[in-house]
Amino acid sequence: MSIVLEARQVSKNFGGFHAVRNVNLRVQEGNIHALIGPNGAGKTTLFGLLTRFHSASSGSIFLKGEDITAKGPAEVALRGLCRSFQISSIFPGLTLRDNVRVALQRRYGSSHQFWLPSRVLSRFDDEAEQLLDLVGLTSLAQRLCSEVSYGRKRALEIATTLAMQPKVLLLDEPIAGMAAGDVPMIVELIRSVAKDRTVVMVEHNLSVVESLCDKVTVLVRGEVMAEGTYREIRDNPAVREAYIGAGYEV
Ligand SMILES: Nc1ncnc2c1ncn2[C@@H]1O[C@H](COP(=O)(O)OP(=O)(O)OP(=O)(O)O)[C@@H](O)[C@H]1O
Repeated sequence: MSIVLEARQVSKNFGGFHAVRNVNLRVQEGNIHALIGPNGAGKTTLFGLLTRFHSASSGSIFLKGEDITAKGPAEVALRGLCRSFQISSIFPGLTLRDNVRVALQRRYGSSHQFWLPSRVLSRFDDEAEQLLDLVGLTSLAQRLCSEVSYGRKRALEIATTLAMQPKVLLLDEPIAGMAAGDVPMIVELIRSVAKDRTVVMVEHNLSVVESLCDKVTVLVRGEVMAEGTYREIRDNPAVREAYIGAGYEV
């Protein structure tokens, strides 16, 4: 299997503090790959580096073998590497369908024109329906985003990210803050969207990681401590110690 996303010796310093230090990461095409680690381990920073929201202090990042270290986030998104935009980028006063239609515009470079008349937006209707169907939100398409549950908003967030047609989808804590009853829905959704693409996810919920992920990279204090299947990293004494030392139950 080929490597679709790779970090080589990547570091990020914030005013002399090493948030990420000499990280090597190889994500195989088609995998669901988790980044885990205690709070402050550098997971979100590494995510920002991979998607070019942060510039690396040193090291290189490759997407499908191409060096993207000097590229911006919009450029890498057009090349197929997209991170979920988080709920803050969802418009609460719009319907779920309109949120997806606005997201679809981004792909056509008109994201700043969200006041486009509905006759123009309607050209995205079919694709919006398909995306809503994919994330199980068809029956709620006409509801305002502000009226639906947090779990549905996270599903909508995934639909708006899929609108960019990513080959590699990065999800930052997709389960965080979710009611327990909504978790299986999002787990199944991630499994389903991962059938046609590679997924990299930061996730604290280890049972979700166990059920979804082919490979797990453990970051501790900005460095890779271990990598392998969930079972391998779970049985790794150094990983257990790092988690227990940080106050987690393992
Ligand atoms: N912009 C910044 N300026 C200074 N320090 C930062 C900045 N962003 C992150 N850090 C620090 O870098 C370290 C890693 O942070 P990061 O958010 O990447 O960790 P994390 O593993 O995602 O943590 P969590 O699980 O709590 O979200 C932390 O000590 C954090 O305080």
